[in-house]
Amino acid sequence: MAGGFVSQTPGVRNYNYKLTPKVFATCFIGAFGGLIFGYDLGISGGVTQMEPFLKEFFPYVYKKKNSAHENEYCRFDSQLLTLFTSSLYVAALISSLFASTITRVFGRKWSMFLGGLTFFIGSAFNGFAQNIAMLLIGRILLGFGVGFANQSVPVYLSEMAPPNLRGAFNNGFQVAIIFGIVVATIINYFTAQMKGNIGWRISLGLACVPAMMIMIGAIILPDTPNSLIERGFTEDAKKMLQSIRGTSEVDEEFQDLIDASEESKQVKHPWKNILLPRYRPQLIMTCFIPFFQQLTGINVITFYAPVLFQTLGFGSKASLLSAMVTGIIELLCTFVSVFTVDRFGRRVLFLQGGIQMLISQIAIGVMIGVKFGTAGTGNIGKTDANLIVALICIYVAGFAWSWGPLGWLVPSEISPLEIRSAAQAINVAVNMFFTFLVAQLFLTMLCHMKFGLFFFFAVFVFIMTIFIYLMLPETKNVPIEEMNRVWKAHWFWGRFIPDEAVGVSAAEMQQKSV
Ligand SMILES: OC[C@H]1O[C@](O)(CO)[C@@H](O)[C@@H]1O
Repeated sequence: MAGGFVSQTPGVRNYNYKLTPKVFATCFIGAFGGLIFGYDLGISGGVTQMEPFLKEFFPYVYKKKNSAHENEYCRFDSQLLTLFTSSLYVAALISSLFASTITRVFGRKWSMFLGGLTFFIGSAFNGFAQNIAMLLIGRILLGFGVGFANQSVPVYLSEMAPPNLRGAFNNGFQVAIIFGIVVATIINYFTAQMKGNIGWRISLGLACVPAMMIMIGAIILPDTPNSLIERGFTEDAKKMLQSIRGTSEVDEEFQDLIDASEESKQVKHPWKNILLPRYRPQLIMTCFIPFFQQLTGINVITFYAPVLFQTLGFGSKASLLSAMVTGIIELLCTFVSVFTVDRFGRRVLFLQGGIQMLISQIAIGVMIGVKFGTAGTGNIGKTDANLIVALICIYVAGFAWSWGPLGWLVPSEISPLEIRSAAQAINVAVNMFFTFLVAQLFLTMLCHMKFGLFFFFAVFVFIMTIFIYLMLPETKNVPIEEMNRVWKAHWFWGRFIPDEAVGVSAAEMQQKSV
């Protein structure tokens, strides 16, 4: 009843394709888009711990950090400092809304290019920052870049990939994000040991490297067949499809793309369309999936792992090192998703990962609660601290093969062409909004909710796991343009999808879903 159709997912097609080097190369370069986002996610937490950086721009925080404090939970609480981290996500949120038009009208690749360019300029502002204004302008430009890349790259990957391997290809985006985070953490580990202002300047300035990679990549990349058809280049689209699929026999897939595009032309306003009842499943999913992804609490670890580890009594070097370890585990475990998502499907990973995160979060909350109590005083022994780090790794692993990559994959694959760019914009905007909120509020929440913070996120993980169980049908192996059939066959969403949207009788669909 819950939509777990594994062997008989409606809409599954078997198009002709070979795995061509071209499709690998394009998706590999495309995934660079994730690097700029990841680099930024990973670099900010470490930089805001560097004393020369704090002294230069946030002297008040610097003083507070080094003064005596009785309550470990509140040691780093500063709105101003978190604003530095989180301002980028507000800019990304705004730009993802504009990016959707550019992605649709000019194609996916130019959106990526623009993302790389603004990110590049932002990294220069930050690396050479002389005052707080330069720092903030830099952050905003970086944010614009992230918004453009996050809007266009997942769509690009999903459209280029052969439908049967779409999950694996799309997960390349999250792999690139985590890779960016890990590289940034390693860079911070070394630059933190440098004297004077040079360390943080290198950390922030090096963001220009992933920016250049995506800019060059975007120039070389071809556009997707779907986007070429959408913009009227039908012949080019067919040639492109033949070349990425490695066969001239692409008629069936091509015809499905053409049909989908024809249908989408009748609807002029993706933003208005997505509000129509027949797109209700996509609207709800593109709002809830990114919301839930952030409410797993993952960014508490991404941004503040070093802070969290210091709170647990680790020295600052040991804290950065532990953050590096969790990052590497996250990277390795994201590959688990790459290799299993198209075989086991999205639901299995979501459900298993959710349960794993839930159990580890509760265990972390209990352990910290027992050790620090509500007063936030006390010391944690070495064995216990190591046990908490191990639990954090188990939690991160669960996220890495579930909500991390699937948070990008599912929203980018469930929407038909006529609403795709708007849906992806909503996905990015909601993701950025809650990334912002968690980044902004975490330290204050830790200060006030104490160890209860872990239970707070655990409640959300519980709710999201039930949500997936009941509301998300399996989408593996279903061509994007055939997705309506999956919704039509779902016990709840079926009622929103008109029969003509799937070209089969309702009775037939009902039969399939039983
Ligand atoms: O650490 C994992 C990272 O992945 C994301 O959830 C994006 O998918 C980020 O918000 C987070 O920082």
